[in-house]
Amino acid sequence: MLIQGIKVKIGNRLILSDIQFELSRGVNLVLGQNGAGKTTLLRSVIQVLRGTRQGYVPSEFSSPEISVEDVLLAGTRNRLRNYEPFIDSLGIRRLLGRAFSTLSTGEKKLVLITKALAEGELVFMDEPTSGLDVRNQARVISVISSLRTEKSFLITTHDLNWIGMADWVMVMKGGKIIWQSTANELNEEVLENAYESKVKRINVDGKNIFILNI
Ligand SMILES: Nc1ncnc2c1ncn2[C@@H]1O[C@H](COP(=O)(O)OP(=O)(O)OP(=O)(O)O)[C@@H](O)[C@H]1O
Repeated sequence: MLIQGIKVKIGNRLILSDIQFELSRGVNLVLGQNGAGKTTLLRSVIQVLRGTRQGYVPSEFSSPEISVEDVLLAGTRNRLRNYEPFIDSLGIRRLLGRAFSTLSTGEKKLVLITKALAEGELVFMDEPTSGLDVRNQARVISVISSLRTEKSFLITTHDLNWIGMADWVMVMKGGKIIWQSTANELNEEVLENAYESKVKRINVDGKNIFILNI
C-alpha cells in the first residue's frame, strides 16, 4: 500500500515532509534519532488509513482504573476469546483479573500489544519493546515474526536488534525519510548518518546485526 503526500506543520515548523513509502506485508521498521518524526509519522499514517482494521501501541499511555480484561475489550465488540492466541504467547493470562493501573510498565505494554495484535490487520507500534525484559522482548518479536505473512506492521524503535527480523526499513532524519529499502540492504553508513554515531555490522547466522561501536 503506497503512503504518500503526508505533510505535518506545527506553527512555522515543518515536522514531516516528502513522505512516500510502501507499507508492505510483514515488518516495516522506522528508525531515526529522537525527534526525527517517527511518532508523528505513525500517527499520521493511522489517520490516513482510518477505516481499516488497526491496532496501535503508543509509546506512552494513560492507566484507566479498569481491569485488564476491560482494557482488552475496550472500543470493540470482541469477546475475550479473540485475544486468546496472544494471551498465552505473551504470558499475560495471570494479569487478566488485575486492575490495569496496578500493573508494571512492562506488563501494561504487553497487554496493549496483545490488544493491538488481536484487533489489527495493520498494526502500528511505537517502541513496542522499550521497557520489556529480555524474555518478553523475545516473546513479542517471536509473535510478530509469526504474523508477518498475515499482517502489516509499522514499528518505530531505537533498538537496533529489530533490524535482524525486519522485512523493510525506513530511516528518518529531520522529518524526512532519508533511506528506505529491504532490511538486508541496510548498512553502517546509513545508520551512522542517521544517528551521527559509530555503528558496526556483524553477521550472526546469516542475519545482519548492528551494534553501537563505542
Ligand atoms: N505538538 C507539538 N508541538 C511542537 N513540536 C512538536 C509537537 N509534536 C512533535 N513536535 C516536534 O516534532 C518533532 C518530531 O517528533 P516525534 O515525536 O515525531 O519524534 P520521534 O522521532 O518519535 O522522537 P523520539 O524517538 O524521541 O520518540 C520533534 O522535534 C518534536 O519536538
